Amino acid sequence: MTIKAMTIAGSDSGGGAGIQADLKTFQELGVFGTSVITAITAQNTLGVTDVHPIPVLTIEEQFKAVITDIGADAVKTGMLYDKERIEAIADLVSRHQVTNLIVDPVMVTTTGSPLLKEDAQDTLIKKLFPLAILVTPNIPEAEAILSKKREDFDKLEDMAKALYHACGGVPVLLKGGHEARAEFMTDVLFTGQTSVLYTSPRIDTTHTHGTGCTYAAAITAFIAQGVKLESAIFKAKEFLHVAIEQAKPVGEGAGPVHHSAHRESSISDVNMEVLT
Ligand SMILES: Nc1ncnc2c1ncn2[C@@H]1O[C@H](COP(=O)(O)OP(=O)(O)O)[C@@H](O)[C@H]1O
Ligand SMILES: Cc1ncc(COP(=O)(O)O)c(N)n1
Repeated sequence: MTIKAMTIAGSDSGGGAGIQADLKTFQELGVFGTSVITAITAQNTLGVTDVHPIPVLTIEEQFKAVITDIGADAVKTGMLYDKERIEAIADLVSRHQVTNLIVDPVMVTTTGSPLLKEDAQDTLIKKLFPLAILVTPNIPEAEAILSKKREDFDKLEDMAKALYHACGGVPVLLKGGHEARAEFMTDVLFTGQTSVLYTSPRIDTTHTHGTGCTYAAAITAFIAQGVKLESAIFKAKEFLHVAIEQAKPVGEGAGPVHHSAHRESSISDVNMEVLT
């Protein structure tokens, strides 16, 4: 049986993030990847120079074409651009009973370009989050969702718990890649019952373009294969860690992670700790 995963996201012409990162990740992890493109960005390792949103009707037709013929064992969302597109996608996902939805609430690129209109955040939280099995914000996205700062919380675990409630009681994976000066990078999963910490050593690099997309796509691929959420995140972080470690020089700015790095490297530096 062929396992299939779908990404609903924006295109990154530079090939490091968005649809391109998702499809590379699906392929690397042995899952057949399909895509619904929400917007086309003119982008490279230095930044975004143009964004062209795809008409809602074309988004709907892409989704229907895939789901009615090929199907999807899991679906992830990335850049959704605005309110209108989020509403259309939420409607499609619920009408077609997508059960394994992972939402990466992409708001701004690493280089600082906005990928989501400011007035769309509320729709994302109210309409799309409730349909997900996991939401994966980084710290700036978590701050925007909570209208609070990282400093308002003692521990990252406390911020993840607050996020769980702000996201309507959906499991959240709060990614700690933006923690200043940390020697180890910790992400926290809060499921409503348990907190799980995923820790890996910080790699000294600026080539982290596409980390969030690659991480969520890898989680989606493992979920599509039937791996449980806690382990899917662990395996995805292992995949991502070597991809960051072995990023190749591409472009003049923040280079992309190396999606096929796991083929040569099986060394795992990732640690998982379940808190009760
Ligand atoms: N320099 C780094 N070294 C090791 N892991 C990193 C590094 N930068 C990011 N990561 C990992 O990449 C993942 C995504 O991180 P983060 O930067 O928080 O999200 P986003 O890519 O969405 O901004 C996290 O698991 C984080 O630990
Ligand atoms: C089309 C698209 N989607 C998502 C991202 C976020 O990726 P990153 O935060 O790694 O720049 C991006 N840069 N472009």
